[in-house]
Amino acid sequence: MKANIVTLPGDGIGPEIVTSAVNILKEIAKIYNHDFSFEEHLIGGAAIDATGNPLPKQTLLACQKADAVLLGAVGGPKWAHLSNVRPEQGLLALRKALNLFANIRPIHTYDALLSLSSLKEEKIKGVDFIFVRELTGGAYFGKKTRTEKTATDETLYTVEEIERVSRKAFELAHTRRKHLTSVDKANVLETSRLWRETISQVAQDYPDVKLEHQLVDSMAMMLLINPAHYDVIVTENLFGDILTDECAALSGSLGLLPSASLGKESIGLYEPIHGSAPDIAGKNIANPIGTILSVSLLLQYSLGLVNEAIQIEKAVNLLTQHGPLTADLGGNAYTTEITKAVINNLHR
Ligand SMILES: NC(=O)C1=CN([C@@H]2O[C@H](COP(=O)(O)OP(=O)(O)OC[C@H]3O[C@@H](n4cnc5c(N)ncnc54)[C@H](O)[C@@H]3O)[C@@H](O)[C@H]2O)C=CC1
Ligand SMILES: CC(C)CC(=O)C(=O)O
Ligand SMILES: [Mg+2]
Repeated sequence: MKANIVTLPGDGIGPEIVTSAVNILKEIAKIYNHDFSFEEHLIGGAAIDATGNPLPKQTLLACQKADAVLLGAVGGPKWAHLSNVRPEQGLLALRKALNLFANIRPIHTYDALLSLSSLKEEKIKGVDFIFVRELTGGAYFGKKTRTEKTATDETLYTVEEIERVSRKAFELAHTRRKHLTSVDKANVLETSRLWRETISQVAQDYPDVKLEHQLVDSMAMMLLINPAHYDVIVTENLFGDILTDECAALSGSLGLLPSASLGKESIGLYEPIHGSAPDIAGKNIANPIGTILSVSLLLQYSLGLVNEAIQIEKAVNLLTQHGPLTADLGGNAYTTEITKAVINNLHR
């Protein structure tokens, strides 16, 4: 298969982990005889430094023409003082421009890494659920105001925005254990009341899926005390951002978790769920697994290459069993050593 993949390394550890994941894609292309081409573009702080704009026009045009986009991360202390233009705006603008309203974040535990979690092994063994986080609405995109003494971030959701992401979640649940948990704060927030009403309506089209509602505050606790209960979880942008980072406590490290941002078209944006990790950037010690697994999602969702996607998952699973591991997982391996080990495992 021929595919044009745009890479956006971004800032901090972004370039290191994207290089790793691209090497995995190149190996997959060799093994399965695919013709993948790669085109690198600027985003985030690196783009501000070069052009003054966190999402240059050239970057957006290239993404719009690509079969899929692979991103590292954006942001860092170097740009923290800027108030008018921030690296994170580049990523938000890209998600909005490509209309990627559903952010799929699979969470599962690895048997070989259970002891890394501070939670009891019997509670987290076999945990396997998927977050569907709404990605182009809510507080991140609402009107903002600022005076010296006040600040506001408007949270706005429309029925259409809630419906389309709910349908993605129901469809996913339909292919899995047919259990969907919708997370909101309907006891307080008007947007959450609309969310609950709308998803309950949509549920009528998916009678085989059991829908349950959970308030976000108690959900934050439930995810840690009974994670095995969940199958597919759908929630709004801000809640989903926070709750999925919490799930790193189940898997063992934030560095393990991938994501796929999807819309109605086949173009998808693939990125690890973590940020640019400025504290470890440039040291060749970042865990590239979240990005490597994002490439597995890219192969599955944007290119329909399911066997290749599974091959990467198996290679990662072998890595968790036999090592080497990066420091976040208790090892001392370099990022580049992980890349080599995953490439070796692709042939096993
Ligand atoms: N999608 C994106 O581009 C995102 C960007 N950010 C940006 O990243 C910057 C740093 O934010 P933080 O709150 O520190 O979050 P972060 O996710 O970058 O880092 C949190 C902690 O996890 C560790 N970590 C993260 N990824 C890792 C990996 N692959 N391997 C090993 N350790 C890893 C870091 O070293 C740090 O100790 C900020 O500028 C923030 O705005 C934050 C989240 C998402
Ligand atoms: C724009 C990003 C910095 C928001 C975020 O943390 C995320 O999408 O995970
Ligand atoms: Mg986040």
